Amino acid sequence: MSTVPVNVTVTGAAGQIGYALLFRIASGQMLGPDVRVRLKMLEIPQGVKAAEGTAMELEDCAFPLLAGIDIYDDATQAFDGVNVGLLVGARPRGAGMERGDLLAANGGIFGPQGEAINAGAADDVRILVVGNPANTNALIASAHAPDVPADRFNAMMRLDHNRALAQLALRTGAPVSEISRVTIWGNHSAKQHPDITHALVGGRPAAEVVGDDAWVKGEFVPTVAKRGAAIIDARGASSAASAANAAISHVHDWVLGTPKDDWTSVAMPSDGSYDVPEGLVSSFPASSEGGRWEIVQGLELDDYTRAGIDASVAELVEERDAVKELGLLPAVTI
Ligand SMILES: NC(=O)c1ccc[n+]([C@@H]2O[C@H](COP(=O)([O-])OP(=O)(O)OC[C@H]3O[C@@H](n4cnc5c(N)ncnc54)[C@H](O)[C@@H]3O)[C@@H](O)[C@H]2O)c1
Ligand SMILES: O=C(O)C[C@H](O)C(=O)O
Repeated sequence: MSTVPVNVTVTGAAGQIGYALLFRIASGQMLGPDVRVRLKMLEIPQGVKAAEGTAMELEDCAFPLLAGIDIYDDATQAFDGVNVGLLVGARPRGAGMERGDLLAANGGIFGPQGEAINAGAADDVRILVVGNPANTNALIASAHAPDVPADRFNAMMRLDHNRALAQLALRTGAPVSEISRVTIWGNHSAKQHPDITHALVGGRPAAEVVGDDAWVKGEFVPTVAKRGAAIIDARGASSAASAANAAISHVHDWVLGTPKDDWTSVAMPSDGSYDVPEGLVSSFPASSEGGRWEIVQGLELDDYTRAGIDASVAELVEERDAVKELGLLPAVTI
């Protein structure tokens, strides 16, 4: 078992995702069964009492790996010494809203948190932004943390990735474990581009196993892209347990690696791959080794996929320009 605990900061700790996330982190599901964790929970002042209640429950689990719990309403303290930061705290959308409608409401949270990360984070810090609109919030946070390498800021696409796996499994009857190489491109929004052109089902090309291009374009893509809204409609609240599950898997794979011969989907600052403008936090197929993501290179893009990526990236450009207009990005940012 590790002697020095890993500092894990979770913002929005008293929210519904926070409640589904903290227990899994403390039990070792995120960083492994031998790694001790110290939880640093950040809330707004009105959320602190509920966070204290969650902390009591965490204590009552007597997790062997849980080295301590601190609760803050101050970002500088919460991010001091942070190794892994999960930026969840933000308003969720309601019925009839798009995630981009949250730009003005939530964007202002991520600049000060980026500054706090810049001021106090550990050298190996890794930040996953979950709060929506996640990609542009990650861009804002990173732009306010000039001393932290930009590739340490990710936005979460793993939920979309898992939704795509699940829909493909339901359609083909294959277990999820036999499906690989699915990709979500672009933005975590209804304009994301779920892509199975390189996916395999039981070792065979997924498109061949499905054998129905109309289903892919007319059912699969919109079902995955609009799943968040469908959950809100059905549950009356946005996804929580599946979002927390995706966050656990994202950080697990970032730190401990992805399985050989497969990849996942990660929103990270573009290095220009696949002609996505440099610096935009866009989703790519990615694998991890040695604690670093590498974008999977050399995939051929057919016209449909290229158009899907371009539409999603155009939306990211619009979001970036909107937050610039709102004064939420420093002037030097892309
Ligand atoms: N990227 C994804 O795939 C994905 C999936 C699901 C939800 N989300 C997003 O995650 C966010 C949280 O969702 P939720 O359902 O947990 O919401 P929630 O309303 O249940 O909880 C949000 C919590 O954040 C806290 N908070 C607000 N501002 C804060 C700040 N500045 N610092 C610290 N805490 C703050 C609130 O007090 C609240 O307790 C939403 O923006 C939602 O849209 C993203
Ligand atoms: O859709 C939402 O607003 C919540 C979340 O981003 C999701 O994908 O479930």
